[in-house]
Amino acid sequence: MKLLKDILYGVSLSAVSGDTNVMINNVHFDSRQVEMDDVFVAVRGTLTDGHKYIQKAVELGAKAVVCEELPDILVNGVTYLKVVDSNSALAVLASNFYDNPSKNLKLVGITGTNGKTTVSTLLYNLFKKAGYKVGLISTIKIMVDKKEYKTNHTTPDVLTINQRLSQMNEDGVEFCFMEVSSHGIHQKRSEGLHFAGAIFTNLSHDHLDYHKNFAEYRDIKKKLFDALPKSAFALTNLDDKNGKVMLQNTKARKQSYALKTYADYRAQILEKQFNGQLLKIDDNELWSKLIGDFNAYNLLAIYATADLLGLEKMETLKLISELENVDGRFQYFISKEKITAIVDYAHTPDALKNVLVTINALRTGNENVITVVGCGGDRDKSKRPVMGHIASEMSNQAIFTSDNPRTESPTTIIEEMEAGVEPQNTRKVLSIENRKQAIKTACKLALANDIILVAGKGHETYQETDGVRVDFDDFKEVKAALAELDK
Ligand SMILES: CC(=O)N[C@H]1[C@@H](OP(=O)(O)OP(=O)(O)OC[C@H]2O[C@@H](n3ccc(=O)[nH]c3=O)[C@H](O)[C@@H]2O)O[C@H](CO)[C@@H](O)[C@@H]1O[C@H](C)C(=O)N[C@@H](C)C(=O)N[C@H](CCC(=O)O)C(=O)O
Ligand SMILES: Nc1ncnc2c1ncn2[C@@H]1O[C@H](COP(=O)(O)OP(=O)(O)OP(=O)(O)O)[C@@H](O)[C@H]1O
Ligand SMILES: N[C@H](CCC[C@H](N)C(=O)O)C(=O)O
Ligand SMILES: [Mg+2]
Repeated sequence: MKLLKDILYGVSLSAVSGDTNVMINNVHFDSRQVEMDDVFVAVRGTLTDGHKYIQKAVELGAKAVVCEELPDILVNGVTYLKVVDSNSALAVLASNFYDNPSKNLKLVGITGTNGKTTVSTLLYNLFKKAGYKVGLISTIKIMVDKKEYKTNHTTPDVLTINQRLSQMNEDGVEFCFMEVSSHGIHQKRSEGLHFAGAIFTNLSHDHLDYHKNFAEYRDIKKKLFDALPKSAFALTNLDDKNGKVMLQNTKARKQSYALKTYADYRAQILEKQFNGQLLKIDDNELWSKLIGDFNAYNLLAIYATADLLGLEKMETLKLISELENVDGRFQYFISKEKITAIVDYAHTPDALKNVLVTINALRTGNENVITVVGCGGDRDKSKRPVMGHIASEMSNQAIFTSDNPRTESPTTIIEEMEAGVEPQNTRKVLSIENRKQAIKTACKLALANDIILVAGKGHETYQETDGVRVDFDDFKEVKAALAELDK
């Protein structure tokens, strides 16, 4: 139980009706979860408006209601608090309710279109190897030191974040690495958190269905940096044309990394092979199993972060060289027939291009590249023709298929991908709606030394159609299909 007055500390209230000297049990933004003596925060969403459920929440026992508009009928014994922005108020309430757990550890936020999961997971693994208790909040999972929790979002809601951070406090976690998505920043899921640092990876085409345009998408990412305290570091990628923008208005210590331009942390790629690459960082050589120029950026970002958080440089380099690929990110195996199958979470045009550039650069002869790819439903439609174009242009054979169609027609999504294929590439494209069949077909078409890329779903273990998730795992599917052919 907490005193309402205490958890309201820092919330700017425009009107109060009722007593704030009352004990409350919990905080919720979903009326369906409200129980006796809870606080209900009414948030305006994209599908509905939490204000519609205030009465329902009170019926279920809410002792206090936080809202942007007071309801017509105020119930006796319930405290009503009017605020300008419910999401911001929720963020402050959540931090206060859990005793501001982000202040008791070093929380680092990672933002950017691609690379957030890779960088945050590598940092988690690196700091664990260095002997620390570490936390991770990522697309794949949440880790409270060694305890694993499932997640549905890249950046969870602000109550879940604070709840997990508070658990981290209890377990003595010293560092937490957290992905901060643009949706998360926009919906203020990361507000009120005390960051020790923030990292910007890159910015390219994604989520232009949700954000009005690219400039708005960029400015939302920048808000993470704008809100950093003076004590934090703000680490940006200067090779990305939006890298500098992130640092424009931050109070934090400005730090940068780059491969092509002058920066505080610099690296050079000395050698590229299929099973790894050799980098030069700070006059020291680093061998990593993670390949691709994009991973050179990821590795440099984690090296810089480790330094900024006080790890010893040589020790960091040694530990980085032991890091494995993150699940579903360039995860590969070679079949008995010498066919290489790669599963990668590339679900944006830039990621798909990067992965195909990496694969094509590693070809030694006339082996074929066969790409199986789809685009998610209920997500940015403008990505579809661009990804269709890239897959058909940069592969010898492209097979368009379903990703997570969600509520959309898989046929329509594939047609939108096909619209991006240049006439000279149409002969290279097959469209097979069923993802299992598409993967099987790729395996049947592959000859010895060929490379199959299955892109878009990476670590995901489901496929979502019409709100129903069925088990589906790209890595298992491609492995089974190739094993079948090996018999
Ligand atoms: C577009 C989007 O981000 N939507 C998120 C948003 O939902 P919403 O705004 O549509 O909520 P809503 O359904 O309209 O409801 C409004 C309010 O009424 C409340 N309500 C609703 C019904 C009821 O009976 N009672 C009640 O109180 C809801 O709890 C909510 O507070 O707030 C919900 C609660 O936090 C989220 O679950 C939901 O995520 C949806 C499921 C989603 O798919 N989000 C994706 C796009 C997302 O956030 N992705 C990013 C990654 C993107 C990246 O790759 O960078 C992520 O961080 O995961
Ligand atoms: N630094 C990078 N620059 C460009 N592409 C990258 C980078 N790192 C990874 N990728 C590509 O993007 C894909 C997704 O990577 P990752 O999961 O790390 O990104 P993310 O930012 O977490 O994505 P999401 O927004 O879905 O959470 C990878 O599978 C790889 O193809
Ligand atoms: N975080 C991304 C993941 C996309 C993954 C892709 N497989 C899809 O389902 O579209 C999003 O929610 O847009
Ligand atoms: Mg991610």
